[in-house]
Amino acid sequence: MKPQTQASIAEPVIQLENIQRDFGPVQALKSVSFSLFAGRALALVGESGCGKTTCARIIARLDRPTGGKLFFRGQDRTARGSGNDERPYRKDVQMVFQDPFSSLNPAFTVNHHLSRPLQLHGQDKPKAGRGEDIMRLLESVGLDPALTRQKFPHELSGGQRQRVNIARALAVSPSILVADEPTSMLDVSIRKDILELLARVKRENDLAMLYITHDIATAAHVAEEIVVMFAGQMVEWGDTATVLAAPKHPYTQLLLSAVPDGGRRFVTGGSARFLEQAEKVRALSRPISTVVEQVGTNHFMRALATSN
Ligand SMILES: Nc1ncnc2c1ncn2[C@@H]1O[C@H](COP(=O)(O)OP(=O)(O)OP(=O)(O)O)[C@@H](O)[C@H]1O
Repeated sequence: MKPQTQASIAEPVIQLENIQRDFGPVQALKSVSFSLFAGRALALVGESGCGKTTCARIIARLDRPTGGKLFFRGQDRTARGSGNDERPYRKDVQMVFQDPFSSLNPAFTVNHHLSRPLQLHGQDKPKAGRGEDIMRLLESVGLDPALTRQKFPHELSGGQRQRVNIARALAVSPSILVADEPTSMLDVSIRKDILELLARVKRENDLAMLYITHDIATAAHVAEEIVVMFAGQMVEWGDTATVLAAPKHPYTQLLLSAVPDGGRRFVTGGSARFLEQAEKVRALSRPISTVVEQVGTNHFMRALATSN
């Protein structure tokens, strides 16, 4: 089996090796292996309950795997370390969540939300210096500092709030950004802007990014690589453009078939025929095969159990 998603000479920032996570009888993750590289994003795609958030929580060390290994810059970080060990890691991995409303404290201004992480992670400067950092952060996420800085979350739109969340994540100069469904609660009209912003901050800050989504059509906007998950296992992965142009696994084909064409590409749809087809594909995909087929230069799929 070839577990890596990318044949690269660069050292991964994060490497997951055969990660398993059981919650009692529920196998949330079954032998998940992929790497995140500086300046690149990997999209983790799949329907609700396939294990995307569990992966994110393991990478952020909010949860620990029941099997497999997690490496950070080549060091085995599977076991929990002491508080002192954990603090730099926590700074290095920042998260942007789905809900831009609940992620910000309604009682505090944008300025407060950005000055706190600068202070807590030891990057605080004399007050004037911190102010400059806040202005620079706001500009870097496309917000006008003069108009935004003293505002409270309720005075901002959903998109502006998500921009503040991204600025807050960047405030501590992380090396890894995990964006968990960052646009799913936003108006369709601004989703693309936020995805383009994520792609830009990834490039400008050389971030290793994990982009989690149930909407496969959005992967190409942010991520060079894609992993399609089904029921806790990777079913197809590789170069995003290649996988989206020529999906091999029936489950990936199903996800793509649910994406309407043309200008509505950010909406997934469903019909009775689609749901019937979906059930067939799910039944076909469910048995776990350990056989991985290489179907292109950087394109892999898990064999269907029937073809073992
Ligand atoms: N703390 C927990 N206790 C028990 N089961 C859990 C727990 N966390 C996750 N699970 C189960 O693990 C599986 C994967 O959940 P996970 O949240 O990772 O999926 P997901 O793909 O992120 O879904 P969603 O898009 O709905 O968040 C699900 O079956 C879920 O019910």
